[in-house]
Amino acid sequence: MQRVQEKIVQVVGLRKTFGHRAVLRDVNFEFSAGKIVGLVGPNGAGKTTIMKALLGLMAIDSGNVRILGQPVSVTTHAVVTQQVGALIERPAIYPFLSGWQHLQLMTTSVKQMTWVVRVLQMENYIHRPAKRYSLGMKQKLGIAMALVNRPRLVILDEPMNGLDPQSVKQLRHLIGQLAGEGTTFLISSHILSELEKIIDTVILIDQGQVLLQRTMAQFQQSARQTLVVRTTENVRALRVLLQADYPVTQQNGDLIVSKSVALTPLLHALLDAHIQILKVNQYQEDLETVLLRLLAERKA
Ligand SMILES: Nc1ncnc2c1ncn2[C@@H]1O[C@H](COP(=O)(O)OP(=O)(O)OP(=O)(O)O)[C@@H](O)[C@H]1O
Repeated sequence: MQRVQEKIVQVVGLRKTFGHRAVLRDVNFEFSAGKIVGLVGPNGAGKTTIMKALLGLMAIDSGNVRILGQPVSVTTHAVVTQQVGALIERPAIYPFLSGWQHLQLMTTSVKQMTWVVRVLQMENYIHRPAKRYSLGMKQKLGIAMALVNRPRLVILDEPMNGLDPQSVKQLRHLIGQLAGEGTTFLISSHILSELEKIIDTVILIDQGQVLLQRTMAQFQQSARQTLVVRTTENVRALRVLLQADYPVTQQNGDLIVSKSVALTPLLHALLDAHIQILKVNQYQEDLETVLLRLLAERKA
C-alpha cells in the first residue's frame, strides 16, 4: 500500500481584516512534509500576515490552520512550540546577551548549539554581545535560533535580508541539506533569483489571495522559451523567417523568436537562404519573469 504523504501545513478559508481593510481573503493552501515552499508576492500581498497566522501569533477572523494535523490559533499552539522554528520580520534580539546566550534561550543542547554555530559559520562572534552585531550577523542569529532545535517545519520571512553573497550560498546549502533530511521549509523572499535555486514549490500571493500554487517542475513547463539569433543579414533573415511563419521580431541587432520553436528547421530556413548565422541563444523565462507576467495578466 502506498503511504499517503503527510500534510505538514493546511490552511483553509483564512480571512483577516485590519479595520475595514481585507488583508487576507479566503486563503487556502497545503503542502507535504519535506518540501521547500516559496511564499512570494508583491509588497503588502499578505505573506507576513499568513506566516503570523500559521504560528498562532495573530488572531484571524475566520478559517483554520493546521500543522501536522493539529489546529493552530492564538490560544492553541502546542504544535508550533514543539515542531516549528521561525524567523518573522526581524529577529528579537536582546542587546546585552551574546549570540550563544540567545541560543540557550531556545535549547539546552550544547551539541545542537555547536552544530548551528558551525554550519552558519558564526564562531568568530557568537560570544560577543549582540548589540555589537551587524545587520547580517543579527539575521544569522535569528536563523540560528529558528534552526537550533531541528524543528520539523521552519518558517523564514525574508531570510536573505542583510546576508552577504557567501552567507546566502551557505544558507541555501544548509536549507537543501536539512530538507533532504526531512525538514520542511516555508520561505518568503523578494530575491526570486535566489529563491528559485532552492524551492520545489511556489505559492504566489496577491491582494490577500493565493493566485497559484505550483511545483517548480510545472513552472518550468509553463515558462516561455525565447530564441535569439544573430546573422550577417538580419533584414533578409527577418523576411525569410516571417515568410516561414515564425513569430519573429528584430531588436538591437538580434532576431527574437518569442515562442518555443524547433531549432533545426529554423536554422535550415536561414542556411537554405544562404544567410550566415553568427550566434544562437535559447533563454527560458525565470521565476521572476513568469510571476511578473502572471501578475500583469491578472491586472489587465
Ligand atoms: N497590524 C497591522 N495593522 C494594520 N494593517 C496591517 C497590519 N499588519 C499588516 N497590515 C497590512 O496588511 C497588508 C499585508 O501586510 P503583510 O505584511 O502581510 O504583507 P507582505 O506580503 O508580507 O508584504 P512585504 O512583501 O512588503 O513584506 C498590508 O497592506 C499591511 O499594510
